[in-house]
Amino acid sequence: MRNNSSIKLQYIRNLFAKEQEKIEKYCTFGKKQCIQITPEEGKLLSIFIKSRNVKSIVEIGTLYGYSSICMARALPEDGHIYTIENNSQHSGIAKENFCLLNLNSKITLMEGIALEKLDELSIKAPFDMIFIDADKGNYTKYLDWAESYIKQGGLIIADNTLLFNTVFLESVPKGVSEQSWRCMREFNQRLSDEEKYYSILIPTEEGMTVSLKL
Ligand SMILES: C[S@@+](CC[C@H](N)C(=O)[O-])C[C@H]1O[C@@H](n2cnc3c(N)ncnc32)[C@H](O)[C@@H]1O
Repeated sequence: MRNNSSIKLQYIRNLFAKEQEKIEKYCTFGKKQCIQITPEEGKLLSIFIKSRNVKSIVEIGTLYGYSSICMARALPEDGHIYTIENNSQHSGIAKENFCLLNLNSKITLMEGIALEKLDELSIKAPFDMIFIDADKGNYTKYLDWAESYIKQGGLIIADNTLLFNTVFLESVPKGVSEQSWRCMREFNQRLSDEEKYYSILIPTEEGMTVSLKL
């Protein structure tokens, strides 16, 4: 089964996500980095950006810069990403990657705690898109911010919204933070409000919720 699924992924990558697979090599530094998005997800974000004419993006959770790089490449020349990271080791590597790929003019890396940096970014709002990929227990707070500062018709996209395949269970399983579990359920519930959003939770391995703000 596992073999089959890796052959399936390789088939998809070879046909549709070659560029994103190449970029991935810059962002691993020889170590397997399992917490960043996959090349297919990088391509999916690129398609959303191109099809909605997205020009301004806020990203929460940079890590080594992989998703930022995928998104920056999909943006037009005058597009820009503000990406937030609070781990200085991660942001150091991301900075090198942005330099290596000549993306400094398109990406601003903001080092610090997401909620504080979002506050600073409010002055530049509204933004076309937010990509949330950081601490799960704060997703609803990030959504509060997005509700005010993402423009109408803009995109709110979040990774890991299946919370290790637990979010749909009736109660929080052992080993999962109750606060994160409750937060993720509330996050998805809020985005399912059809008066305010047009949304889907894509059943990727980790789950990716995609919402158009109405
Ligand atoms: C899943 S990784 C991001 C992966 C990245 N988006 C990608 O796909 O290439 C999550 C990152 O968020 C950072 N992070 C977690 N909580 C944060 C917070 N409150 N403020 C800023 N960064 C945070 C972590 O240090 C980690 O590097």
